[in-house]
Amino acid sequence: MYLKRIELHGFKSFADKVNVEFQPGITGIVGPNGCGKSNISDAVRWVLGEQSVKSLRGANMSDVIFAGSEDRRAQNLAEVTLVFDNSDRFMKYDYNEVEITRRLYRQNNEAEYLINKQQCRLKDIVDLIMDTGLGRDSLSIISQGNISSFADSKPEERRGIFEEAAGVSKYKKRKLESIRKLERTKENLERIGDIVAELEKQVGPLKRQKDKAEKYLALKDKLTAIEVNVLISEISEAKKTLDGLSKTMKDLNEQQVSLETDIQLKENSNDEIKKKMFSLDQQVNALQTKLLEAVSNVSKLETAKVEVDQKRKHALETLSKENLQENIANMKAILSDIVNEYNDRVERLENTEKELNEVIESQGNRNKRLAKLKEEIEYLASEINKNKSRKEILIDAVENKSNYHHGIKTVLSLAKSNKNIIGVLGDLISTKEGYELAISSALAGALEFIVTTDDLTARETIKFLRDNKAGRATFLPVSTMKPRDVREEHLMVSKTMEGYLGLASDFVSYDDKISSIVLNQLGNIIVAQNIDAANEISKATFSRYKIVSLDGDVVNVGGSLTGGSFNRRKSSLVQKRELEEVAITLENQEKEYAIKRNEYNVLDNEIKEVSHALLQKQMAYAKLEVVVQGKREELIKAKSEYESLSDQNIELEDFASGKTESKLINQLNEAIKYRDNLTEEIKSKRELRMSYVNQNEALDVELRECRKDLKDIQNEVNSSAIKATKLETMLNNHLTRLNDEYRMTYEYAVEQYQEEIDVEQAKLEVYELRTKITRLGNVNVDAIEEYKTVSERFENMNRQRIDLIQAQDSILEAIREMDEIMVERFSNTFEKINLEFNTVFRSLFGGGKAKIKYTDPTNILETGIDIDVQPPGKAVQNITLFSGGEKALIAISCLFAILRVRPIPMCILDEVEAALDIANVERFAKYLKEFSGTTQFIVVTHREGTMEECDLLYGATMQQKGVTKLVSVKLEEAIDLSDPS
Ligand SMILES: Nc1ncnc2c1ncn2[C@@H]1O[C@H](COP(=O)(O)OP(=O)(O)OP(=O)(O)O)[C@@H](O)[C@H]1O
Repeated sequence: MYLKRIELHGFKSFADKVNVEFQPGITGIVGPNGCGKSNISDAVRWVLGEQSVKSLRGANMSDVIFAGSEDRRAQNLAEVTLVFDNSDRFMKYDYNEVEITRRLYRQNNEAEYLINKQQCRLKDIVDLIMDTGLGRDSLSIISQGNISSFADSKPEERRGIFEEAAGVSKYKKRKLESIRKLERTKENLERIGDIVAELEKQVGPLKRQKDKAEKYLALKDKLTAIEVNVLISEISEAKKTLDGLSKTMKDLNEQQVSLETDIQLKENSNDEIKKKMFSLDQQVNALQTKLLEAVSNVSKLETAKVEVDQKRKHALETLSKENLQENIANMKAILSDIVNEYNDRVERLENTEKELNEVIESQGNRNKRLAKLKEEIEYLASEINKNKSRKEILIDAVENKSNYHHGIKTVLSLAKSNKNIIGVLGDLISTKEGYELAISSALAGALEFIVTTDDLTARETIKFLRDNKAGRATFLPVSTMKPRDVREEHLMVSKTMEGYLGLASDFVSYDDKISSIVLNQLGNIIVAQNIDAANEISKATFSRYKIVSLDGDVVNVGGSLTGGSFNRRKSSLVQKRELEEVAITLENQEKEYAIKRNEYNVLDNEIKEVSHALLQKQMAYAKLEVVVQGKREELIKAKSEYESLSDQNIELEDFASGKTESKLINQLNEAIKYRDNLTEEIKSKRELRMSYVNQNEALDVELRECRKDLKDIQNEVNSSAIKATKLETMLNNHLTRLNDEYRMTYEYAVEQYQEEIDVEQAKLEVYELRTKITRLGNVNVDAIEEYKTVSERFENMNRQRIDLIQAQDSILEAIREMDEIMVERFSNTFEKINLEFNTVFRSLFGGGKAKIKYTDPTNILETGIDIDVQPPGKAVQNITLFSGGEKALIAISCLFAILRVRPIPMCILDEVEAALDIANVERFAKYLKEFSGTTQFIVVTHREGTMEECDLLYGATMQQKGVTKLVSVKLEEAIDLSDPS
């Protein structure tokens, strides 16, 4: 077996894909420092499974991926493939060629492993090379660092190479696995041991509980069989009795219902009779009252007849018809006079009352009007007061200029003696009504600017103000200010727009001499109806003019908007207008006040006069009322006298004709007949009532008998019901017991358990069984199942424990066997290497002695390896005491000795001979040549002596900066490459 080819791509400095062919013998790789030679041995180590980033000279595994150079971008994938010739089947793999590949992706740091292009695990690669001598601790890749660390390392650390040479690594690995397995087994054993002990503790008590439960269940079964039979027999007996009772009760109920119906009917008839009797009693009472009246009427009529007889006699003897007629005529005349008088007074009283009401109503109206006038006068007085104060304030502001700034006031006082100071602009113009806010906004601060005839006056006044610290003011000299206007085309456009009212200067009047000032301040300002119209006009005129609305809102030049509530009191124009308005209002109010006051006084006098007249009318009415009352009484008296005289006349006529007497006799006869009829009726009703009394008594006797029968039946029903309830309770209890205690229905119990039994005997047995069950005490029926589960688990665990003990014994046995093999192999190999070491040493050093020895011969499995050598002419010394070059040569001797004992198919030596002098390099190279028959050497070197012995030479270069390239070179080229100087 030998390494046939390495394919590198993206690995360290091998940015481009590089295939390096090898052949048996020695292949040298040469080149200047840093050109990527050692990256080849790193690549081989990497593919063979190296996991230590440090061994690969990096900080992270991704450091093996080409990181980029000046002209090349970094790679994302590193891939290296080793192709082995395996035609001798040295590797346990049935192919002539074995390709082992490793890849690493930068993006996710994911690795891939392949054998002959098939994906596999890292472990598969490690297993494949384990027995080939290419493993981790083998001598397949040796660097200069390895050589010096071999020489300088502790004896225990040196052991690894010897173990690899002795082939005990795999046993060591297996032993480690066995020890781990043993530990796991011990842990399991301990765990299972605990469980078994615990289960063992439970099994004993559970068995006792189980036995008791089984005994209990046997007794319970027996008890069930007997007691269920007792219950069945009692239930069926109770059912039979209940059926009989139910039939009896049904019959009794029918009788009861019929009796109750009978009683009900009789009671109804009784009530009916009583009602009739009551009604008869009432009728008789009423008839008796009528009878009493009839009797008394008869008696009255009889008395009247006697009286009439006497009166007739007397009248016929005493009264004369002529006298009576005369008296009646006189009385009629008097009565007529009185009626006339009375009617006259009543009419007068009514007229007076009407007049009185009219006066009262008109007086009421006057009072209402007076109260209203009073209210209006008071209101007007308060309004006049308010307006007077407001007028005073406005006069103070407008005429005394109290709101003006200090500076303006000063200038105005100067104006008195300087005719060139014309005045404040606001005072010099008067605004059309309704435009005050618009003009105030248009002028804004300019309202208080001082108008002068010329700029000299303005400048002198400013100087005066400054010198006297008398405030500030702005001046508008007539001589210098120029009128401003709105351009013709803009004016035409504006006029066509809705809401356009005119130019601000159109709405003020002023003296001609200040026209230049007014046109300067207002000539180019447009007035619009409202802010919306102002905004539209501003847009149409490209925002070149200030536009004010009647409310004082402003669209400024440029289109910005100013607006909101306006402080009316601050504007002198508004105040001026307000002063005018207040003065007019005040004048009107004072006029109205005077008119109303006058009206009030007139009305007040009128009311006083009418009140007097009213009082007199009321007195007259009261007097008339008394007169009418007297006349009314007089009239009533005369009327009654007249009627009495008329009655006497009629009576006299009736007596004379006998009409009165015969009328009375008729009445008396009618009354007697009526009285007798009543007496008859009362008698017949009394007889009827008597017959009802008899019927009622007979019914009462029958009812008493019926009720007695009903009570007897009810008693019988009750006692049967009590019996049935008791039986039902017993039946229910038994059924419940069957259900609760034995989990069965009555029907099921009959089907499964019923037998002929002696109930009394059975009850005795039940008692005995219950006593036995009670004696058992607490019984855990679940214990039977629990015991089964726990004992099965116990058996199971115990079996597992025994199996584990056996497994532990066999692992221990295997470890012991492995130890024996390792000791044997290690000591055999050690002895062989020891012999070879001496031989190789002598030939490389030209004489002397060398040996390796155990540091602990009693523990071959762990002993360290020490090296003692005696170069020619020197004393025996430990390897650590020699010079660098000597140490390297001793280590190389040992290395060759190992190779002689255990040849390996391939070995990469990375500058191992760097520290040797030329003579020693030559000896080293010769020795290498000797071995190259059995081992393929790939040698990274700078040394000419080594190069000379190589069969094939590769030169590593970096023609492109940072990217390694390999080319086959001749010896001379190789020497040049290694030492370009
Ligand atoms: N991941 C990487 N990407 C690119 N270049 C890398 C990467 N890792 C290492 N190198 C380059 O590899 C070079 C080192 O290579 P190497 O150690 O094999 O050189 P050498 O020829 O053995 O030198 P010497 O003779 O001094 O031992 C350095 O130039 C380093 O920059």
